[in-house]
Amino acid sequence: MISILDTQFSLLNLYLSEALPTKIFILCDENTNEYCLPTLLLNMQTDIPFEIIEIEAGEEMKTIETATQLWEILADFGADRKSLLINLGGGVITDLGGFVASTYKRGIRFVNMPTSLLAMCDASIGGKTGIDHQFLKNVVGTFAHPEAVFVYPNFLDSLPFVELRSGFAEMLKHGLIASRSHWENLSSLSEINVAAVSPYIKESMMIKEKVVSIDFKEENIRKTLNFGHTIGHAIESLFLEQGSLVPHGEAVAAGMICETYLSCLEGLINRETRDNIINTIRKFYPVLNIQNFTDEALISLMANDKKNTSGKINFSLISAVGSGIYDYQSTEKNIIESIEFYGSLPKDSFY
Ligand SMILES: NC(=O)c1ccc[n+]([C@@H]2O[C@H](COP(=O)([O-])OP(=O)(O)OC[C@H]3O[C@@H](n4cnc5c(N)ncnc54)[C@H](O)[C@@H]3O)[C@@H](O)[C@H]2O)c1
Ligand SMILES: O=C(O)C(=O)C[C@@H](O)[C@H](O)[C@H](O)COP(=O)(O)O
Ligand SMILES: [Zn+2]
Repeated sequence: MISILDTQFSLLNLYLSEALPTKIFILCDENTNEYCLPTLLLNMQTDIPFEIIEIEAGEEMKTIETATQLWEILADFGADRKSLLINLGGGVITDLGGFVASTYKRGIRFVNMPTSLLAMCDASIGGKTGIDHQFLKNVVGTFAHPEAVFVYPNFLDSLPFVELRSGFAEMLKHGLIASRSHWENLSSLSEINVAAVSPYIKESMMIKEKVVSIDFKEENIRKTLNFGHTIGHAIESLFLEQGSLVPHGEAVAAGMICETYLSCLEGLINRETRDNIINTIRKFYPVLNIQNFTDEALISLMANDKKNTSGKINFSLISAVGSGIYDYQSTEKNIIESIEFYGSLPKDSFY
């Protein structure tokens, strides 16, 4: 698997000329169809026949129902084992498209062309594919590498600010678990915009790729990439359930505040480090209103986290800025205190 900045689409074209799929299917959502597909079609040079598949945008589409429709479309349009799926979109498209490709006819090839910051830095890389079920995030899925990830950074020009900010949270996470200098570079930005974040995309891609290359199936160090997600996914699930969606990265930002606080409660980091991290995250992110969510509801969702073993919640926490740890079991008292700390912060969110 390669993931590479492809500013001229030359690497995609080279790939297509060598892979020689029988047919190409381009999966996009309504926004990437409007803003990204025209650029791809203008630059893609191939005689191989292709079909475009468009779905509605949003996390609600990452379901078995959509996957079923996509399997049916692939079959109706004659996709065979040598066909190629190009996932053109954010993390919803790369997760869903990767899942559909990796299961259709026991697996066809797919490549990711991420169009959101989050997908460029995180979701398109590493081969975790999946769908949500009963509001549980990514509870059904596969580990399946795309053949390649082609990153065309100019796609970010049309990305709404809230989505850019969502992707930035995963970049902050990469700094917190693996690179103090990456964290410091990102924390020192005065605002999130395309020009400001672009120089740091490559570093985030490399951190993610390096971790995944050591532990593809998440048996050990890959769990560090899940920092902020045990509580973050529970929060995201409850927003999803009540029908007021919060972008994945915003939920992860909230989860990272809770799990930073928890790291301190567990004596893994000192208060100065805790406050530095939390203040930095709060500089960029509004505090989500989680008042309606009970501790019981959140903990019950965490009980389904994929990192858990033998009925115990295994957290991925930090032991310093730039150092992630995993398989950490906390007490229910400390988990609740961390969530309540977050709940007590002044609310400035519109969610
Ligand atoms: N597999 C992984 O390793 C991994 C990692 C992180 C997140 N994820 C998953 O990724 C998903 C979140 O990804 P996301 O934040 O990209 O969400 P998304 O795919 O829903 O994209 C966010 C929004 O931006 C729009 N969009 C995307 N690119 C655009 C562009 N260039 N111009 C205009 N609009 C554009 C989309 O249509 C959508 O409305 C979640 O489901 C999360 O669980 C997976
Ligand atoms: O690639 C990984 O591993 C990650 O944990 C990256 C996360 O940012 C991402 O949200 C991932 O989809 C979460 O995986 P899950 O196994 O907790 O569903
Ligand atoms: Zn994530």
